[in-house]
Amino acid sequence: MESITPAIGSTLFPPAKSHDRTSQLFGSSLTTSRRINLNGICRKSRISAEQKASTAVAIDFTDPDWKSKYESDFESRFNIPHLTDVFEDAVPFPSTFCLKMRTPITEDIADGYPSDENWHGYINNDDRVLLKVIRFSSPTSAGAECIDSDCTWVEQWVHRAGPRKKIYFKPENVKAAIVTCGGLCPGLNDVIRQIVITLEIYGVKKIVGIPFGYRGFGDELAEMPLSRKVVQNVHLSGGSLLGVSRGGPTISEIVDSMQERGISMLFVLGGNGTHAGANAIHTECRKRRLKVAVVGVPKTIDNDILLMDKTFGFDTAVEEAQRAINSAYIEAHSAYRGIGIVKLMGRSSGFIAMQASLASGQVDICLIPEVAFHLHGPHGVLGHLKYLLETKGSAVLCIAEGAGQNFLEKTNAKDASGNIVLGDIGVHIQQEIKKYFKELGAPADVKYIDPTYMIRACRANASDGILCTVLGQNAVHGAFAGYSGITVGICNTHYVYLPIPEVISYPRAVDPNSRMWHRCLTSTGQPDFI
Ligand SMILES: Nc1ncnc2c1ncn2[C@@H]1O[C@H](COP(=O)(O)OP(=O)(O)O)[C@@H](O)[C@H]1O
Ligand SMILES: O=P(O)(O)OC[C@H]1O[C@](O)(COP(=O)(O)O)[C@@H](O)[C@@H]1O
Ligand SMILES: [Mg+2]
Repeated sequence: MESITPAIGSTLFPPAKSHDRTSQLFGSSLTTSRRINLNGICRKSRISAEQKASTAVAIDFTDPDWKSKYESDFESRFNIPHLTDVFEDAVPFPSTFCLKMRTPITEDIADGYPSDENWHGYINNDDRVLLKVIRFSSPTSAGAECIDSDCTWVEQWVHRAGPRKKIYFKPENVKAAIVTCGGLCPGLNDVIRQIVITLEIYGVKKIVGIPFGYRGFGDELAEMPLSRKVVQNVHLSGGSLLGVSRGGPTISEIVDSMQERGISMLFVLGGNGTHAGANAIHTECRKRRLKVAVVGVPKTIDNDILLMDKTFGFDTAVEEAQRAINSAYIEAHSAYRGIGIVKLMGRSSGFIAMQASLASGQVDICLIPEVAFHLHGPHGVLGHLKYLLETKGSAVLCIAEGAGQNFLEKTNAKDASGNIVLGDIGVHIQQEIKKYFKELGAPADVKYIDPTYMIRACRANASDGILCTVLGQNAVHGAFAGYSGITVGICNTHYVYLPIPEVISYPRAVDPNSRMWHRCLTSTGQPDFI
């Protein structure tokens, strides 16, 4: 079995990934994912060699200053781009978002905006949030994220989100646009609503929605005028008021269209792909010296964005998923030798399947893309199902859509955004289970539930509603503060701004050595299927 041993005195440190334990060469998770790959039955490792190589820089641990160098390198990596990087003499002025005075400003604002000097409810630009709060004593501690072999405590700070005292855009000159891209996710309407409401409180009058994702720029579809009145009740239903899509025009065409439309703030709601696009739009705007703020709000039901406690819509998805699991359980439990199967979304990350299995307490087998498994053989899933039917009388299996892709024929088909189109593992596993028991000559009543699109179309639950509210507001505060090429998130329960490249360098995945995955295994009671 291959092991990964860093050279004595130095190791590779990938700047864009040091925050995730998969990237650390100390600790066991990378070894585990490598081991899984070597067995040839895992679809992909959580961090590819190319990804590591492209960003890796050496840390010389014999250098007594390595820790302070690491910390200052981290500070510069997490620096958030600002308009003054390009427009050096841009002059800020007092914010129109007054935390104390709630009355809209109607008088002439030429002499400055009202502000209360005695009460500072604003966020200082130098405020920081500590990204990592656990001090691991050993690289073998569960979930350890160690930089050196001694697990030295190294501070990693990121920028605090929220309204600033000084802003860089005159609200009366702003034209703000909102676009929602990729697949649906509960909470999109909540975020749209908060962005509009907050923009209006700053004093922005021109707010539009771009229809159907980035495509709306290319096809020159009519903008949708937005106001508090328009968005007042949109959060009461799922989906996106603006529509979503995959694929679309080139970055250059998008920025051409933004110029034609006179857009000075762009709020982009989407996942990894959308954020890659948002960052490219930001870069292109800078190249053209456009005074534009591009701010992302991470949207992914799969919860696969790095660094964040969670992304909006995920809690709702888990809640809905456990309803499907409960139905599968009731079906299975009420049948003679019943087996219930539930397939949940999760292209490359099994967070929904893991959390829904944990939440329901009714799952016997949870299968996710990050953990390899055999179907057949002495340690296979099918043998365990047989054991469950013999001992419990019924069984429930929950599988993430990206799991077990190695069992399916590859088509190499891609969607309009370039995402690989996955085979249907739910249907496959259902057929394999039926075949297995038929060949055994033992009865099994198999029921398969695929609730994926039902889950995605739900409206946000209360906790997601709050998350969307804060993220939407912070996106607007970030844009007015002059930041661009950033995204908003929640880290250790605090709200932060992050540079886009740091959160999309690869999809976040369930760590098979994490406490949470072990808790899931404890709860299901499933063995290793290897
Ligand atoms: N690397 C990229 N650069 C620029 N745009 C991208 C990139 N990847 C995807 N996009 C665009 O972002 C949008 C959403 O991407 P997609 O992968 O479908 O969803 P998500 O943002 O949820 O990951 C699509 O319009 C797609 O064309
Ligand atoms: O049918 P669609 O629109 O391609 O969506 C399916 C995909 O949506 C997701 O739930 C989320 O994907 P995005 O984050 O790219 O929107 C994936 O897990 C799943 O593969
Ligand atoms: Mg994507």
